[in-house]
Amino acid sequence: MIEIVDLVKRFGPFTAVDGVGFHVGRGEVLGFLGPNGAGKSTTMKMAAGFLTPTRGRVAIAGHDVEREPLKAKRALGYLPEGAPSYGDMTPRSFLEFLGQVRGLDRAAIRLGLGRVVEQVELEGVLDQPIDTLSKGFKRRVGLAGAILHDPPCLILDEPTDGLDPNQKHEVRNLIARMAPDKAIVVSTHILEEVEAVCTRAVIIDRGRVVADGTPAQLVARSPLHNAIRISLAAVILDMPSRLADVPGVARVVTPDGWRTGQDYLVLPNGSVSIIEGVAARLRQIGVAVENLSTEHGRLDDVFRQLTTSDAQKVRS
Ligand SMILES: Nc1ncnc2c1ncn2[C@@H]1O[C@H](COP(=O)(O)OP(=O)(O)OP(=O)(O)O)[C@@H](O)[C@H]1O
Repeated sequence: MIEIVDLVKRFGPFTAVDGVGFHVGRGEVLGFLGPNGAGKSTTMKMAAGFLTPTRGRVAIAGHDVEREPLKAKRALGYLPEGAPSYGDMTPRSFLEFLGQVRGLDRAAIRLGLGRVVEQVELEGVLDQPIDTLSKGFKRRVGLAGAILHDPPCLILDEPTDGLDPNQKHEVRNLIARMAPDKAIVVSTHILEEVEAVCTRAVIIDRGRVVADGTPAQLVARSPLHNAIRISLAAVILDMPSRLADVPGVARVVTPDGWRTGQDYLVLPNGSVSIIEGVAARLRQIGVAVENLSTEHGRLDDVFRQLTTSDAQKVRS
């Protein structure tokens, strides 16, 4: 439904997006992740037809964004970063205006308005100037605008940015409710968002795709994936050497803040499962174990491993 092929955007000598590509099918919610300045918004703007790419192409529901812009935009709901709207309008007048500029007739606007007001729960504020609404409601107005024409494809640029935890939760629930019959791209730098609503994640860094997979596949790339945490009942200082030859064990360490000689982290070679071998060795040694558990790793670790901070970013 959303097809992005080899997108490049240069601003003068600076390459903001450098060959980004991915496809999103119906029922998929793709988390588009990257640190600040990675090129997420620039990619989203090109995907939505608001910015012309230097190279590459985008198709929305089979329509090329440059060659068939109206057909492509009819199939797309786009929530730009910050959900801009007209502050002196009310949600009702703003949504009616959006319906008119999109060429919907009166009946379709009335129908669409009724549907989205219910979907994003705007009833209570429908006739209050947008400027006087909370951030959460402003974002809901933006979302309502994006889905007013019930498009099969959605591109949402940081839909929960700046919202409080309850508001974030509500927006994520709304995305999850719409997900089964739409193709959705959610750009974000909030990792919990990905695990909460996305079926797939693409990570970009400095304009390039550095990972593409399900949240579980990405978490499996964490250096801590399948590591074993051991807490011993008493101090045994030579555990690293006693565990070193267990098949699949790469290193045995005691991270900062853990109890020396009692708490160990056993790191596997290439994420292989080592729990059985480690447990067997502990039984063989005959030590009393307080706790033995497998670490799954976190998306956070993978993100930090694959992306660079703002300070390191100098591109040409
Ligand atoms: N019109 C422009 N002219 C020059 N540089 C630009 C322009 N638009 C964006 N950039 C640069 O391109 C890079 C990518 O910007 P973009 O807004 O796409 O990043 P982002 O991943 O969305 O970041 P954030 O999470 O902060 O919104 C940034 O370094 C930005 O300064």
